[in-house]
Amino acid sequence: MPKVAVVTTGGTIASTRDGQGVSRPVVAGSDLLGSTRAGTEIRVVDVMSKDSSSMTFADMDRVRDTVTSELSDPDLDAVVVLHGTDTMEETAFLVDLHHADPRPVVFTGAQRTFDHPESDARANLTDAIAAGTNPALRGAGVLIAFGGALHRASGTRKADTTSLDAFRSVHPTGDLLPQRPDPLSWHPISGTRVDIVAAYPGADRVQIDACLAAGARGLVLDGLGSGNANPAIVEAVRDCTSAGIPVVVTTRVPHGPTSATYGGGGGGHDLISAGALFSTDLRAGQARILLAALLADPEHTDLDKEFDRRSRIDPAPRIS
Ligand SMILES: NC(=O)C[C@H](N)C(=O)O
Repeated sequence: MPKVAVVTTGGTIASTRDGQGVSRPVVAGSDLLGSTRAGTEIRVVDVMSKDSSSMTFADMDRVRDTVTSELSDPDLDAVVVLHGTDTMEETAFLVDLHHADPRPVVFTGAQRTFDHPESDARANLTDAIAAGTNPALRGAGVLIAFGGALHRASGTRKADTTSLDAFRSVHPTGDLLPQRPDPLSWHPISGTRVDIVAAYPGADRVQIDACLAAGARGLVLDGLGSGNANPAIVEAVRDCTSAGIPVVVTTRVPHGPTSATYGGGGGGHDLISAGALFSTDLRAGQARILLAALLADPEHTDLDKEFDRRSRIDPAPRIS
């Protein structure tokens, strides 16, 4: 019989609503599992009970540590992580960056609370366990099973606040078994401050300066269009990079890669000239996780090259 560890962290999948319709994560892992146990040996590991919007880097480190410790059981076939959807893409990507085991780790959650009469909780959980125990998915890394779809963690993000099919991958038709980059060596990211600042019409450098004053070790600039800002932001970015604080440029646009093609003082080309890096495919949430993971390694050499390589999501065909 396949054996799966189900790690619970909270989220809507573990929530019920009170009389006012307010959702809170209060359902224990064993209650969540219910009859899903049929045909699979399940070990429930309750780690925390949080709405994922309140998760910190320390919480994400803890989830990663739990997954790794569960995988030390050689009889285990997979780990399923139940997680809120708001920041699932961050935690799943953190685990994926460091995942050095052929056994799949599958994240899932729900859009409707566990006590909702038409909750998606059970179906998503069943799909996640099925994906984890599917031998064809060995080597696929960390996956997100949600709303009947299966996504690679890298390059996937929540794209709909309410739809049951909430997640979208950067390469929707990409294969689940691409050439995965080699795993990073593990260094907890808690304590490595990386902030996200937004570019918008008329934005000045106030946010960037505040982040630096707060001790940011790196910044993610959520740019406009293909990765553009304005001259005031470019000047602030130059000050950051001159001070050894890397700045990664991504975009608020949902689809398409970034490109540093615009000049004019505030464009992507100017940001590159000011020392910024470009996040090709990763949007702000996952770009922040990657930057924090690289900075957390005290020996991080070649950060620019590593960031560039790992922010490109490989749509390559199946390799096995
Ligand atoms: N659907 C959800 O899980 C949303 C919830 N706020 C969470 O991320 O924990």
